[in-house]
Amino acid sequence: MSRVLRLGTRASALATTQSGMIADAIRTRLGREVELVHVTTEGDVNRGPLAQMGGTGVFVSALRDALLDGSVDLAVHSLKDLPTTPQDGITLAAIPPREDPRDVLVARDGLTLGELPAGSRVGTGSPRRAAQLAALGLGLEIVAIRGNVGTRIGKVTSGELDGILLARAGLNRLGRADEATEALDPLQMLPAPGQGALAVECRTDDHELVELLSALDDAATRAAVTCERQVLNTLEAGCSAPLGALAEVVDADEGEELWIRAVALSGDGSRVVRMSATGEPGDAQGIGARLGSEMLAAGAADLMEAPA
Ligand SMILES: NCc1[nH]cc(CCC(=O)O)c1CC(=O)O
Repeated sequence: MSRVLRLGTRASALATTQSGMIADAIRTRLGREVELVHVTTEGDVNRGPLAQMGGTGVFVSALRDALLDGSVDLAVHSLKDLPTTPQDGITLAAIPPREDPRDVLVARDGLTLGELPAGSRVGTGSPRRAAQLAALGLGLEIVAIRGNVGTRIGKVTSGELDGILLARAGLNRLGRADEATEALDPLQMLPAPGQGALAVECRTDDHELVELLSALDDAATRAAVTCERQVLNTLEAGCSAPLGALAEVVDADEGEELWIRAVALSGDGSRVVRMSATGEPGDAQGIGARLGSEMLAAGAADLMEAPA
């Protein structure tokens, strides 16, 4: 009889939901037994600013430690929280099909961004969202917040804030998609590299599991997020940089084509470098690297260092 796979997960509602989705896919599509094992991370215990703990990477490293010490066999991360530098001994075994990558507004009274009166208080903890929101010039007051999805939505329900921005994928997975009052067009708000995609990791030397999990991988999603993350990497930016990127693989006359749009901003959104590129999905990394270099040549790195 084959072993029961132990899937390490954080205890938050989003993490357990995402882990549960992958566990279900492993049971129904791969015919293997899986149990969830809770792992506590510094980012869950310490409520201080994430940037001071090394960014959202703190969520990832505790799960990776649990993989490496053998207490779990696989882990599921939000891909956008995963550092771009690979970790020794760990393999990104599957990137399943991506959810809707867009950001959404959850506002009082069903309002859209354009309907919020000037001076309205909109919460986000993301420098990327804050800079792009400021760049729209709507005269909104941007309020720094963090916390899990439920806590953030609660600030609108309670009247403390007029609205908040968050990832649609998280809302969808939690079954709360209908609380969004507007899905933001990527022309105005480019998502974080990897947003809406999940990453399934296991130990590199667990060859049986690497092979098994590969069946959950989606080639088009992997190409898109590889390209987006290569832009991030080339700009030497972290997950909290004011940088957005969105790639997609589309059908073209000559087979498939990958296109990507990216934006780097100063923290206050007053200065912007916005660029796009296309190419073959097989060259996802090269396309991202070239786009990143072009953005660097246009001054993107200096921009992102400018204070909010
Ligand atoms: N930064 C936290 C985080 N990491 C992944 C998601 C949403 C799910 C996803 O993007 O796949 C969220 C919440 C949010 O940004 O609103």
